[in-house]
Amino acid sequence: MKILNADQIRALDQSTIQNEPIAPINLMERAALAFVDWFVDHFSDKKTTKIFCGLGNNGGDGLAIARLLLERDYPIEIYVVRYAPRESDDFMHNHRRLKLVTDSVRYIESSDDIPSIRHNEVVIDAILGSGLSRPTEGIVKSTIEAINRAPAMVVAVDIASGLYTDQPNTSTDVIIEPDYTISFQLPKLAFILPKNGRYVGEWQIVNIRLHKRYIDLAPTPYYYTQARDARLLLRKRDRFSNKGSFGHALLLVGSYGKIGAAVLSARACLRSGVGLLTVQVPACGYAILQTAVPEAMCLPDTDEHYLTGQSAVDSLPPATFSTLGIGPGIGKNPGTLTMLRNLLPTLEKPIVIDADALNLLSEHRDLLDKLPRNSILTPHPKEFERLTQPWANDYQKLDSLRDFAKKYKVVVVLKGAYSAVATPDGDIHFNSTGNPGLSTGGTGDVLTGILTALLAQGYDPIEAAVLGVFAHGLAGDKAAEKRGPVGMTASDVIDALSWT
Ligand SMILES: NC(=O)C1=CN([C@@H]2O[C@H](COP(=O)(O)OP(=O)(O)OC[C@H]3O[C@@H](n4cnc5c(N)ncnc54)[C@H](O)[C@@H]3O)[C@@H](O)[C@H]2O)[C@@H](O)CC1
Ligand SMILES: Nc1ncnc2c1ncn2[C@@H]1O[C@H](COP(=O)(O)OP(=O)(O)O)[C@@H](O)[C@H]1O
Ligand SMILES: [K+]
Repeated sequence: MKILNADQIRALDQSTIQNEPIAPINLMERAALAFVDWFVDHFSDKKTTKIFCGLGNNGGDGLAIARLLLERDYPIEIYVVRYAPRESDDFMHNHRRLKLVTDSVRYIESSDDIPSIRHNEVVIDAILGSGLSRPTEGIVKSTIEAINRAPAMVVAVDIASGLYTDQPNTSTDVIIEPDYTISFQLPKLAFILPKNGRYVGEWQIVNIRLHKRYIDLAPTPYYYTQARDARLLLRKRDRFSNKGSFGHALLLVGSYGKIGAAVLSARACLRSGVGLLTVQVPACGYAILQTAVPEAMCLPDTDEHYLTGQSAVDSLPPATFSTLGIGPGIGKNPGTLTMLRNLLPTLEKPIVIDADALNLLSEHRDLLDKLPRNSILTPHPKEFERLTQPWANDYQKLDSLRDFAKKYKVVVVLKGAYSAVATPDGDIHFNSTGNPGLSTGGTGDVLTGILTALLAQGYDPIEAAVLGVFAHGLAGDKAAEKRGPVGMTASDVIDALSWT
């Protein structure tokens, strides 16, 4: 699914109006109905609902929502925040329609007009939407502050008032802090960025049948991966296949005290369809790996505690393998650095690089130029910061992510909520699956195993990253269903992996 910017969303609105064709007021009615369907489902107990409307089309949505909820017998109180002398045409149209069914529209012109809001009420925020062009101030700001102070549930229409759709807010901006955001047709970039969490709450998209052809043709670097996108990437296994058909992966993983990372990545790799797996671990990990992961072959390193590449890479040249994954649990021993330094120039095919292998790259930046093209790097934000530099806000972080992927011609998976897969062409695919239960040691090692398995099977690196990150998050969601986000572990994520 595409993510479009505020200008494109406006153009999409117009394109729908012209091409469907549909009168603007009817499109607004459709949006309001879609919101009300969701609202009635979630707030069936008909608590007192205070709707705060601005004077633009977001406010127009609010007035239409108020009328539709009145028709459904909700106890509604309607407030219009009068911050400017002019209203939009569709606001006025809906204002007239609302006046036919109620005469209790109240106006907020000064702080004295702001009502008190009780804990057992619901607030609908329709003050400002995607038309936001400057920070909130005056009576808009005071109303937002009052809503944020109130103990009631808050639902934002389309986007929280005061939050920009696709550009950074400053730390002093006053923005609605909703429990829910119900947005129209497409997700907004703002919903996906960590710093905006409290200005979004739980968000959901409702379909209002905007012009499909416009969406299909609209250029954008931003995508949001959902189940149907992932399903299109998943390959079927041929009836006449054999284990040779699915590649032979090598994992270079583990060090003394971190053989668990080796086990987790190996088990995840095997659960992700690889034909054959060899795992190279320091000698101290040999018995552990052979016992914990009997399906994998094991090459013990000559070093007892760290990977040096001494036995394995010599005895089996990297070219033997379809791909390799390196990093989980390896540490930053000088011998391991030498292994990485010797290994990279010999590689021709994309590999997966994670954890301390990434930290070695940031400390020895000449190695970055030696990365095989289209390799997949999987930093969490701290690791990515070490590879680049600190960012002032989430938008700058995205620019930095895109620049890095383009410069080194690699695929970068920036991990976290809505993990971002940046491609060498400059696109960014945000992932929709996953939950805070994944914020626990070892889940990143699982991802490395998954991605290595997909590359070994011949998936294109971008597709491998998008699909692998989706499957990892989905397994996390299934593990959370079973154990709860608190109780789940990385092993539960492996057990929950499914590729159907
Ligand atoms: N684009 C779409 O697909 C659809 C949009 N609709 C609604 O229309 C909204 C966008 O409407 P508008 O473009 O009228 O914009 P808004 O309703 O967000 O804003 C109204 C006006 O307020 C002014 N304004 C901007 N920042 C301000 C600030 N900080 N303080 C005070 N005034 C400020 C602007 O001049 C703007 O025109 C969407 O968020 C959505 O709710 C729906 O009705 C139908 C479908
Ligand atoms: N709040 C969250 N929501 C969704 N996914 C998350 C969240 N927190 C962490 N994750 C996922 O969990 C994994 C954590 O990886 P990482 O930080 O490398 O952990 P480790 O190195 O301990 O294995 C990543 O895939 C990340 O996207
Ligand atoms: K709003």
